Amino acid sequence: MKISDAYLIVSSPGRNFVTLKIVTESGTYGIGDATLNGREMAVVAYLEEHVLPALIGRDASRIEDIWHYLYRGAYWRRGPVTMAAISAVDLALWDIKAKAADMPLYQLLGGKSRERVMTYAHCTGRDIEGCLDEVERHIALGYRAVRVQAGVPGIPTIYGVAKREGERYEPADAELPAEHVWSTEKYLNHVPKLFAAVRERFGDDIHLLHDVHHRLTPIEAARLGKAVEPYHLFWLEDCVPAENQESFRLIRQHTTTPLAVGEVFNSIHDYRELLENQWIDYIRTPLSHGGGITHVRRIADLAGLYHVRTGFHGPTDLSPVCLGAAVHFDTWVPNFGIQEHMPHTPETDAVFPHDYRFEDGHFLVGETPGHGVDIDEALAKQYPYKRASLPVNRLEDGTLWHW
Ligand SMILES: O=C(O)C(=O)C[C@H](O)[C@H](O)CO
Ligand SMILES: [Mg+2]
Repeated sequence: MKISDAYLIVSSPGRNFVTLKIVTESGTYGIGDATLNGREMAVVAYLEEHVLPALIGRDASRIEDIWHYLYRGAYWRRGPVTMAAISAVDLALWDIKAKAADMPLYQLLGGKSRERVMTYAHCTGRDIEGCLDEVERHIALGYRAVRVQAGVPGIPTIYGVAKREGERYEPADAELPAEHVWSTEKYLNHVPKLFAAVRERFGDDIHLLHDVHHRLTPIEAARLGKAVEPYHLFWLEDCVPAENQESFRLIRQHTTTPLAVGEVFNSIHDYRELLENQWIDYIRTPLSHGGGITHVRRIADLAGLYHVRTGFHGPTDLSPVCLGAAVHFDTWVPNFGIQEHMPHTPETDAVFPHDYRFEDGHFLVGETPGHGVDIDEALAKQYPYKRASLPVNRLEDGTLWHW
């Protein structure tokens, strides 16, 4: 199973994706997702210059050894670019191993722990009424869990809300970073009203989630967690920037609202204090940023010791390759919680043929050997890369804030 070729396909079918293809001498190939939103070409350079040439001739079946070769061997450990590159290689190698074994990936991991994978949808509105309409629409589509985000009076743009009603929300929406404005006080006063309105209209059965996108200080996050306790959220996500894991001690001391974190984490070390101290409830790191299956399953195992469950990041900026592999992982992992689902555009879905299915608010895993996602290279070529950037965020006085 020697690796004979490894190359990248960079394309933009609705948004940018970086896809790795690793080919073996027998012709069996594997696909990995190397997309890092807004920093795509940094991962391309890392892989093309430093990683792919060193893979040629290696035994594709030695996934563990190749992982450590790329992690320890690089000397410069961790970080989103390095780990996105390692993740892409790892996902492609697991795809090859499962194809060689003639098994869907979930079988190779240990088989099914569940029949289907609960997902949550994004419901956003320019105001509370608009958001409630979106919740109604998604419940009708079968979702049992929804993430609710609404515009805040007095703040011109807000995280997670589409520019126009009914449009998809896309974070990397300009060639260079757009400037957003933020007011913590206006936000904190508004969010409990949103949740009160959702519970009032839809009752207690639907799971509600909310993403703070790192904008609060620990004591502000504690205030928000307490304020929304009557509406029993499934989780409050990324309530503070998490470089300082100790921040979560303070939040936890004040609220019983469950806490999710980790979509920007890329290593088990980012989680150690959070897990050992039982300060969080869900881990969010996707397979394509956390070192692939080889490393993320170690994080999930550590989390399991502390009753912490998975809730993988699943926005449109992770390609169907990452989502497809995630559906296998979610089907297997014992401590599964939920899977984020932002549907890809029809153009994206056409470039990445896949066998996972969405039905009644859940993903169903496919039986194709491997992770079940391929890439149509000829079609991908029709969508050239376009530079796109995530926005920046400033307080009303102009101070640069967390985005
Ligand atoms: O889906 C989420 O929870 C996000 O926070 C989406 C992120 O803003 C997005 O993936 C950034 O690239
Ligand atoms: Mg998020």
